[in-house]
Amino acid sequence: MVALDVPDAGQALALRDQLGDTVGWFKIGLRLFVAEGPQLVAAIGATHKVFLDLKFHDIPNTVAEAIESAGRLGVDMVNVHAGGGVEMLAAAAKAAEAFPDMLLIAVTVLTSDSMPKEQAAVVALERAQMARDAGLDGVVCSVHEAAAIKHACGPHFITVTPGIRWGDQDLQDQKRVADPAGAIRGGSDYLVVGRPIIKAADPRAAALEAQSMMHSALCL
Ligand SMILES: O=C(O)c1cc(=O)[nH]c(=O)n1[C@@H]1O[C@H](COP(=O)(O)O)[C@@H](O)[C@H]1O
Repeated sequence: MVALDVPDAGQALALRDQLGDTVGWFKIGLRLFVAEGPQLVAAIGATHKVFLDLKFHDIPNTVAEAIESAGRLGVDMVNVHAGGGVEMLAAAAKAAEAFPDMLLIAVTVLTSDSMPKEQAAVVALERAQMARDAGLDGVVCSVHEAAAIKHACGPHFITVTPGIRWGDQDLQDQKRVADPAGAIRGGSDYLVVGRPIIKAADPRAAALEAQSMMHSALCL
């Protein structure tokens, strides 16, 4: 999944066209959605799967209604923040039942959080179990927590992992990171990559490089 963290539709669509079939999914997050809204979701959704990453975190009723709106947009995946608690997660899951093709995912501990790794592992696992019990399809977590979450929550419980960096790339604000091969070996179902691709001199070449590292891990 490539995070389209760009300011406007022009840049988003140019990246979409340049990356083409090197990626299956695009993630539309706060910056782009606030700027361009549902029209851009429809444009990206015409060619690729869309993960709407707005990390809803509010009272249960408000989040349930936002999930309904996301479902009506026709996105393929949407997320909430597990920090909103079990009642919020359950309300979100109930609202998502009306949209069986849309995956509902909970953010556990942000990959930028400065919490020690051992503590992040415990909190992320607890939140993943809470999300599974509430009826969600999976979680966003770092690669470091993915295997334990799969083990505890079952092989069909989805792990989406941002914080992907390789070679000598700058970590920027990310703390718990791994490279694409490590993510595959760690049990990640979907890798989220933003700046290493969208800010690369040649985004298509960077996407292909990430892909080849994923494939080499799959072949081992
Ligand atoms: O929910 C997310 O997508 C997310 C959760 C998380 O814990 N960490 C995280 O980085 N993300 C998102 O994943 C993307 C990572 O971007 P890069 O750090 O540029 O690769 C950004 O769009 C973040 O908003």
